[in-house]
Amino acid sequence: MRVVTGSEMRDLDQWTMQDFGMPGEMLMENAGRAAAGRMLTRLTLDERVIVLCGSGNNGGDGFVIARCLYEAGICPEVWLIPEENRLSGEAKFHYGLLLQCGIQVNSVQAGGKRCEDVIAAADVVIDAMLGTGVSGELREPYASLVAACNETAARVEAVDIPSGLPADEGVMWHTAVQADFTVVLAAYKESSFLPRTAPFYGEIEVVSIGLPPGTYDLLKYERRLWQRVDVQTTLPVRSAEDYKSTYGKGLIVGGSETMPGAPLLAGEAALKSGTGLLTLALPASFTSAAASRLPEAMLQPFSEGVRLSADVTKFDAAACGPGLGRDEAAAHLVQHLIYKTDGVLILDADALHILRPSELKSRRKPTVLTPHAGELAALTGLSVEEVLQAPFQTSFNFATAYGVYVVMKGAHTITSTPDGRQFVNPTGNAVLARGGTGDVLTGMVLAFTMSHTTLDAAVANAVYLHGAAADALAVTVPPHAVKTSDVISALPLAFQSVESTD
Ligand SMILES: NC(=O)C1=CN([C@@H]2O[C@H](COP(=O)(O)OP(=O)(O)OC[C@H]3O[C@@H](n4cnc5c(N)ncnc54)[C@H](OP(=O)(O)O)[C@@H]3O)[C@@H](O)[C@H]2O)[C@@H](O)CC1
Ligand SMILES: [K+]
Repeated sequence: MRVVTGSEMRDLDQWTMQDFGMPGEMLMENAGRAAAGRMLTRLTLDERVIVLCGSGNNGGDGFVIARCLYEAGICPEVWLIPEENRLSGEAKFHYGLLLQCGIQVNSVQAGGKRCEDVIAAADVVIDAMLGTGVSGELREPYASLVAACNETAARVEAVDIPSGLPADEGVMWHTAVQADFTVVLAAYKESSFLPRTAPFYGEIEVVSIGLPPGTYDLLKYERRLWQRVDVQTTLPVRSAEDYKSTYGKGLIVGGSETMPGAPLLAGEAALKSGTGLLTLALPASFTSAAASRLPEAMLQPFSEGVRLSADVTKFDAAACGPGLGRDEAAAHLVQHLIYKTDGVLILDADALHILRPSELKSRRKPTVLTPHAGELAALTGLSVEEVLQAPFQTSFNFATAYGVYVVMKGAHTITSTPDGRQFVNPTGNAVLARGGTGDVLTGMVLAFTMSHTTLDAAVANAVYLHGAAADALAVTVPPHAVKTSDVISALPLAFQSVESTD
């Protein structure tokens, strides 16, 4: 399932109409009919339904929806917000069809009965006021109608985007309809996944509007949701013929006086995600504790001043950062790994604060960075607010400029590849908002980079299953009664959740 910007969606619609030859009226019929189909699954014949239609194509979808509901035996009250003469193109065409069905259309501009009062008394409000074409602060009467939608007790169902919300990240906006459901047309919009805008969508349902096969290939960059089916088709199957070295030799470097547990969490997660041979490099004072907690791992104590005595070229993949600290010795260690490791290098936590981004360009083997918004802000020199305003663009820019994978952790983690593709993760919940869960992810990424055929799948699957473990936990335990190592314990459930056939 794709994630697009407003202008990419307009391009897709244009190609479909101009190059493929599908008339715009047909595309709008497809869109409105598909949306109505979803809405009808929730509607009952006795509900009072109001459809609010704006001047653009989102309003045009509203006319189609009203006609489809009428066809299904529901008589909605339709309200046109602009003057009738403002309608044009496909929207005007479908307005005409609606009138021909004998459905009366009320006018907000005409005065008399107030649309706000009807919204207040409705059971269901269908919001087809504004879609991807919105720009700037809402003008009247839209602003008042949006406020009325947010005050009514009715179920609010938005078409494509809750009115007032931009499709794209990084756009200033002021107010929007708070929907209970949004039927998104064809593809997710970026704002479906941003922390501030996503809640306005309510529950999202994406419907197909009949774009021809291959249309999305015309877009310059691939940005999409990484779904269960993607995990199912790329997760390696273990065979009885495998050896302990089949899944690679991994190294985790981390730990300091104040954070001894972080590399252990990463190590345990790596082992529980299939790593056959794991070495932990950590402060000498923790080795006996590590040996009793993780007897499966080999241990490499740091020598004086956090020096790594292991030959790092022997490892297929290395992860560095959990609990490492940010002193000069730690910075040298990160630098050493950047220049000397001969396999995939995963940099997390403290390593992200002390690395010099320019050095990443010297890497000949892949590098994976797993920052949260604060760490990406530190890497890019932006503020945390700026990163959260535009996580797609910020992580894309960093990944492509430095030729690395960037896993920007958040409610919807975004994985960006060095060549500019982006995968949005659908799993995970509040369970993951606690210390140490990032270390768990680092261990999983390490394990998966050694077992998967492609690095794209390795990274995206690690993110997906990390979230799926939290989702499995949340089914049985309240989020506040969980500790991070429970997420590791739930990994078998996460694997099972993608292996089952239902
Ligand atoms: N063929 C296609 O492309 C298909 C598109 N589809 C659908 O079309 C939607 C995009 O349609 P769109 O581009 O017409 O934009 P849309 O959001 O309906 O209206 C824009 C109008 O709103 C107004 N307006 C803007 N800002 C405002 C503000 N701040 N405050 C107040 N008013 C404001 C302004 O009107 P004006 O004031 O100039 O009269 C502007 O012209 C998309 O989301 C999907 O639902 C599907 O049917 C599939 C086929
Ligand atoms: K809308």
